[in-house]
Amino acid sequence: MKISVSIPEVKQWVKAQKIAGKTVGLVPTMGYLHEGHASLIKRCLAENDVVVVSNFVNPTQFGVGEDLADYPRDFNQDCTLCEALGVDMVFHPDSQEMYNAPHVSVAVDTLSETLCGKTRPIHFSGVCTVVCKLFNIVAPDRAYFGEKDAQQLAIIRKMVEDLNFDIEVIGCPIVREDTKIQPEATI
Ligand SMILES: Nc1ncnc2c1ncn2[C@@H]1O[C@H](COP(=O)(O)OP(=O)(O)OP(=O)(O)O)[C@@H](O)[C@H]1O
Ligand SMILES: CC(C)(CO)[C@@H](O)C(=O)[O-]
Ligand code: BAL
Repeated sequence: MKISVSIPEVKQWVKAQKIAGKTVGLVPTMGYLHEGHASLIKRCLAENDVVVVSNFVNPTQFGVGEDLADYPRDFNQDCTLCEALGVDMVFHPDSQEMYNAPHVSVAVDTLSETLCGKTRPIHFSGVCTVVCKLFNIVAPDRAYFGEKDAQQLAIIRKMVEDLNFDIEVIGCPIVREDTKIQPEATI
């Protein structure tokens, strides 16, 4: 499994895969991986020749007072899981690699003003900005997102349509723990 922190390196690696005729799947994550993420990765592995998992705690989707600094991280553990699943590349950029301040952002219209967007006014613009960048960096054939984050999934589908990305967005069902304790649902 390849691990890269570099945008040009990922672009070059993906280009080589495509020249070799391989399809590319992307699973965007913020790390600290669990069974829910594993289900997205397994589906991505089943439907694509090579799989990139991005692991980046994206600062632009956290508002003031939200838990950016405290967001849980365990990159070594995440890599162990990805390797065991058969992931081909983990993309793990730092903030400097992803953002130059000030930077251009993706603006989201009405879909972001309801539900979670009411209390998190910058959140979906930050999500779309980073997902847009990941789509341009990895240029996957398919990208996988959880239905758990239903509003996020709907907004990403709309972005793909409105900004004419040639990427298939796949929504994946929620994985719940055996304990019957339901993971927090975000709509
Ligand atoms: N239990 C789950 N079942 C299926 N997909 C999931 C589950 N949990 C997260 N995902 C999906 O995995 C992707 C990455 O999610 P993320 O890294 O934000 O993890 P998270 O557990 O949702 O974290 P947070 O607690 O910040 O919401 C998203 O597309 C999300 O919808
Ligand atoms: C899609 C995403 C990886 C963008 O940072 C994040 O919002 C998430 O994990 O759901
Ligand atoms: N999966 C949701 C990420 C967030 O709430 O920032």
